[in-house]
Amino acid sequence: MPRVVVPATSANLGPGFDVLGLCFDLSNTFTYSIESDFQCTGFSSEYDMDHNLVIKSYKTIFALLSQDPIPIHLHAQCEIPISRGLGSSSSCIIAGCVIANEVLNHPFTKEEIAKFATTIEGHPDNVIPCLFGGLVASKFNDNHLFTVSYPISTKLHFLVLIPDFELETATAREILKPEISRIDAISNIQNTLLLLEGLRTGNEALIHEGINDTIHVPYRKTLIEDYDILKHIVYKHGGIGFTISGAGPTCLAIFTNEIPIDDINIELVTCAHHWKIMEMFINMNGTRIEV
Ligand SMILES: Nc1ncnc2c1ncn2[C@@H]1O[C@H](COP(=O)(O)OP(=O)(O)OP(=O)(O)O)[C@@H](O)[C@H]1O
Ligand SMILES: N[C@@H](CCO)C(=O)O
Repeated sequence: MPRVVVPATSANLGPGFDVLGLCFDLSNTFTYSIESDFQCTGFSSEYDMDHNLVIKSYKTIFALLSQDPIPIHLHAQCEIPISRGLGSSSSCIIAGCVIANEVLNHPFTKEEIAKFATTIEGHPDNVIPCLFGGLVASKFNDNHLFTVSYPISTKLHFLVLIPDFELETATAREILKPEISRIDAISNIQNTLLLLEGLRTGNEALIHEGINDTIHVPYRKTLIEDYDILKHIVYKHGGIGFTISGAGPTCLAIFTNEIPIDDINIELVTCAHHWKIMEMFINMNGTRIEV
């Protein structure tokens, strides 16, 4: 049966709020077949047919063509934790759009799919690296999508720290201030440029300074009780950068040395929540279609 393999992503990378995103080698796999009715399996019960983001996105593509959706049986095998800041919603949106395009025999280009997915998600920073892979900056304005891929030094290692609680992106956006000061805007522009050069070269000082954000992390960290202690543990064990992954609550850490997973794990017992840590490898290819 045909399937799409849709990767996890970490958005923002600190200062690149709603702009930067990085694609990881952890995926949801959606198998589908054309049938006479719609059926979903492999999803938890709360995401039944009426509340399923893959099916909703699938139907959106048909609606764009003013066509009735062709029923499919959809089966999910999910590795991406839900509402944790690793792009689970984007993986569903991309899956629905890509499967619809396959079933319809490719009426849309990949770039058009990227635009539709961005419209459904509301911002491009997860869906674009999810579709194309790698480290990407993107802007969607007036139906124009601009994407720039950036290189990443092979010296770098990425660690995600995933807690035992969820945080919906909508909630994590509600607490942000509607306006930002000039000084914070300047700081984020500076840091984004430093960070991208640091990620390209593996320069530790540039990453350490450049990953700092002033427009979302200071507010969102109040929703992540262990944020400061996790940051302390990561830096104590050689981390060169630490921030929230996406809207959180997962945190992202960057290392230039091999990640001392066991040493970090031992220290995590001091946290209020249970944290699972995983080294993540960069996925440069994005979403894969296997027909
Ligand atoms: N495996 C899944 N099965 C069904 N629905 C899912 C699945 N993964 C994500 N979703 C949908 O996406 C929503 C979670 O999206 P949300 O934006 O809160 O988190 P996220 O995408 O994981 O985080 P972030 O955007 O910060 O990376 C769920 O409420 C559900 O609607
Ligand atoms: N840029 C988004 C990513 C999560 O969807 C945010 O931080 O809210």
